[in-house]
Amino acid sequence: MTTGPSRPPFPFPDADRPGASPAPHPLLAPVVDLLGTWQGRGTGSYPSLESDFAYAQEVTLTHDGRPFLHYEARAWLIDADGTPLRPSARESGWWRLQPDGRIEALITQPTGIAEISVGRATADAVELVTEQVAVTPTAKEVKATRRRYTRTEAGTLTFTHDLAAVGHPLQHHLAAHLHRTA
Ligand code: HEM
Repeated sequence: MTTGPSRPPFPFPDADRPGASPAPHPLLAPVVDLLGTWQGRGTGSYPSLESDFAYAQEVTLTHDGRPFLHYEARAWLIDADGTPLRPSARESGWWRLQPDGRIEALITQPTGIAEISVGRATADAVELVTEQVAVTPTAKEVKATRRRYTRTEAGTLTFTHDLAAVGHPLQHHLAAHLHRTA
């Protein structure tokens, strides 16, 4: 393997907590308490699935000083003891904060699904509902999603995800309790 000239590191790293540098853009004020990495467990179901499932999840929200968040989430299925079984859903994207508190989100998944969602941040919750869903030619049919992130107490985040897919109307798919790890 040949080694090229050393390159400088990316000069504007993301901040993952309110007090870190760079300072959050003022438009991030409604979501600044969500900055960082959250981990926890949840359960999921859907009418098309034979059985419910248990999963673990990690959600990371960071910023680079501009009025948007970088969003990344990874999940893995677990057994009743919490032992990891296999990787499951992962997704990443951007939450664009608007001056009136609205959020525009772009979220994509390796299963061929791209969501454009809109919503709002209130004192203790963020809700995002799809405005458009685009899918690749071989992806499952997804018509809509609704995500809600609620801060229930300091350091705790409740996540719920509703799904309209494979012929079923919008309904519960996931619920999890997450705790701040960073
Ligand atoms: C924490 C995140 C998530 C977890 C742990 C999860 C887990 C699962 C599992 C275990 C299944 C059954 C199939 C399989 O074993 O892979 C499934 C099916 C499915 N999920 Fe999720 N999911 C997550 C997020 C999402 C999201 C964000 C979407 C859409 C935007 C989605 C859409 C679907 C669809 C369309 C199916 C197929 C249903 C069917 O064909 O019957 N899921 N999910």
